[in-house]
Amino acid sequence: MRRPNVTVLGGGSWGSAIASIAARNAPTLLWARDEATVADINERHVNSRYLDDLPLNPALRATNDLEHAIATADVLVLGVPSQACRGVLTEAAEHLRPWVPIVSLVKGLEQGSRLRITEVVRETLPGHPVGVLNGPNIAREIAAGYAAAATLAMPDQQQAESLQNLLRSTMFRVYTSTDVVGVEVAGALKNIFAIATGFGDGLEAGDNTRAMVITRSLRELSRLGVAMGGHEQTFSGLAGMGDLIATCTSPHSRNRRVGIRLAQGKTLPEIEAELKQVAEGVKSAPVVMELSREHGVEMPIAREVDAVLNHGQTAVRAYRGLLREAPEHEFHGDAW
Ligand SMILES: NC(=O)C1=CN([C@@H]2O[C@H](COP(=O)(O)OP(=O)(O)OC[C@H]3O[C@@H](n4cnc5c(N)ncnc54)[C@H](OP(=O)(O)O)[C@@H]3O)[C@@H](O)[C@H]2O)C=CC1
Ligand SMILES: O=C(CO)COP(=O)(O)O
Repeated sequence: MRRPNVTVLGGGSWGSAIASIAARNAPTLLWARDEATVADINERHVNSRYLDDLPLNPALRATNDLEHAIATADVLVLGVPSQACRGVLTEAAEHLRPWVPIVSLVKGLEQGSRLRITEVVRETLPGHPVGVLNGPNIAREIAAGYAAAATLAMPDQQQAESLQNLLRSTMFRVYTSTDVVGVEVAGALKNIFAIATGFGDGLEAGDNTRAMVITRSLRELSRLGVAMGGHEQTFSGLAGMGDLIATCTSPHSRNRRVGIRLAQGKTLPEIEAELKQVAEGVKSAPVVMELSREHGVEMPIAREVDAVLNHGQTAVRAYRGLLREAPEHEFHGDAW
């Protein structure tokens, strides 16, 4: 039987790392808008702009031609930042064959519509099965071949199992789930809490503070996730607790770095200019505050992150504000 053609949209760190894995299992084409990235991948088998000299699978091909990349796809993997998804998918729509399954790698929410990215896919490419792959997955570690795992959630378990085989390797374990909402919400929310953890680390608050923020963030993330329709157990899995641990502790996390630099007194434009990569939590924070109001879920930690990002609050005052709030029962109640 012919192996399915995989197309990955997005020539950044995560699109490249996943495309490199997929290229072991099936013919894989990466679409990137940047010509130098395409040449780098085709000629040198690296993506030096995003992953330095980490070797990519030589079987991986890259192209600038979106129409060709879409028209040849049997499976489409979406790896551009959240706010770019609608534009890219709208351009892709007329070229995609019917019923081609789509897997989102994106950990963000769309501003304005407040939609999850699989919902954006359903609006722009109606009729296609769509799911999400999330987990503790720092791209450069996976590209370097360190062991890691993620959860692939599709509405249909059988389809999750067939796609699982395309996106895994011996070092990258892909578990399956049918909880698309839970896996997707967890991936988007953890970035905001990584920024909060970064505040603490930037203020040199210590290990106990970091553990407190991560643990209480998990509760906050789970409460909104369940209110939005996710399953409680998903949030203690790879996409929830797993990714919170990785992102809130990794020196490679861009979201955590945003928090650290804000706490050190840098402005957001300065930090974004220095980062040159996406930190999804920045764009998702105001959306999460709107969702928390819509679903009636108190989110004190996310609220302070949004206040620092968008309302002139400082990281120090954010922490002081949080510490003034009286703790309640650990597992009941709305406090953080
Ligand atoms: N990096 C990681 O460790 C992980 C990231 N993710 C998620 O994956 C998604 C992609 O992130 P990541 O790969 O890290 O991002 P990067 O910042 O590494 O790269 C972003 C990529 O998207 C491209 N891009 C940006 N805007 C557009 C657009 N309008 N049209 C087409 N291409 C565009 C950029 O192109 P150009 O170079 O031309 O600017 C670049 O190739 C995010 O949602 C992220 O949260 C998930 C798991 C791990
Ligand atoms: O999603 C990630 C790890 O799982 C990457 O996190 P950052 O976007 O903060 O670098």
